[in-house]
Amino acid sequence: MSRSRKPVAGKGAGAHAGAPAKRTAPDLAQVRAQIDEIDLRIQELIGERARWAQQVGKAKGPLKAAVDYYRPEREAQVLRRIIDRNDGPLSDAEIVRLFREIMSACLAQQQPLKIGFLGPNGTFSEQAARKHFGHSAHGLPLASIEEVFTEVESGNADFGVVPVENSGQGTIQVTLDMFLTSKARICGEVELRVHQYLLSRSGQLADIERVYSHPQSLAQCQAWLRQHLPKAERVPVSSNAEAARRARNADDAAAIAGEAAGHVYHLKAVAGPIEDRPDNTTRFLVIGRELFPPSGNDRTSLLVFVKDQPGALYEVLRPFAEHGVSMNRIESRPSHQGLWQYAFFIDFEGHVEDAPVRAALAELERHAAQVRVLGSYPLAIV
Ligand SMILES: O=C(O)C(=O)C[C@]1(C(=O)O)C=C[C@@H](O)C=C1
Repeated sequence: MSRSRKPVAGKGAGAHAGAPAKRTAPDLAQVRAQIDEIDLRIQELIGERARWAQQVGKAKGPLKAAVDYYRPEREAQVLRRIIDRNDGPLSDAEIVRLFREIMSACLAQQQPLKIGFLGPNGTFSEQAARKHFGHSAHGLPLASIEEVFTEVESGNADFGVVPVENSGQGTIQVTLDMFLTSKARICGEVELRVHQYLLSRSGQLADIERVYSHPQSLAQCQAWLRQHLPKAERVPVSSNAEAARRARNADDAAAIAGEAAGHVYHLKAVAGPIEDRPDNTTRFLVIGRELFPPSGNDRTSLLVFVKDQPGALYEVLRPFAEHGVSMNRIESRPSHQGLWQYAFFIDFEGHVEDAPVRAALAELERHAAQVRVLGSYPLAIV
């Protein structure tokens, strides 16, 4: 499509050489006629794309379910190209959101993906799931992070979305610990800017004696709470949406949750955003049952059980340094395999199929008690 068809503001009728051009408002009917024509072309192209996506399905052979057609590495490549091409006026995040929805709809032609997340509806986990899989996927709100893992492992959910770390509060340990025993694999990551709101039935700060929220959200807003509600009791609950559900049933209580939870549970915003750090971001993992090929810009997560001997951690780190593999994160957790024994969760750049990563892993395996590749997956896209 030609890029020369951008709208230009009309010149005033009386404009003449030497005088500043007088701008008039564009004619509304004419602009709408242009938009109608463009919508027609977009619709034709979306239909054509959906028909080609059906052909992709046929090219992949007789597969059983949507989960077999889903290709996170291909989606990441498509979205990266879209960002490279984007010259506005829509932001990268907006244009990516639109194209994700198109891919979500194209994929759902086979059968929609079923995505488990920490429910009830209205949680940040649901927002992260929608951001990654779009609205044509079926959401499966579950009671706990543990249940997201078990539903994915059993096949009741095709994929799950679980929080793993917050920019201000650090690791969500229950998620890491699940990998010690679960067979789930990591096949993607999602970053979500998290904006917290104080929500209540009346919308009045003076009424609030109790504040419900997930412990992570209470921690993200502690300075605000100290300043504005120093006397209110803080009650940790299993999710922000559960907090909103409780606040709906009380006159003297509020919830800290996302705006979406306020809409779902018909609460008014007393204040917000109230997170202490304006760049508050949570990283989520997409979990599934298999590993996917490289997308060209990937991260790998490992779980390493070390031998209980001097220099064990050094031997874990050395292969990465020697093979030029850039490590992003290392975190130790009790291994649950013996008293004072630890497992290391390690994230680094690259895919297990990349040569330097393969070499580093081969060496690591010689020194560690056990190495488990949790997944190699595309880096989060906007
Ligand atoms: O390219 C594919 O493999 C497709 O199935 C098509 C498509 C798309 O709409 O672009 C849809 C689903 C996959 O997850 C990746 C991409």
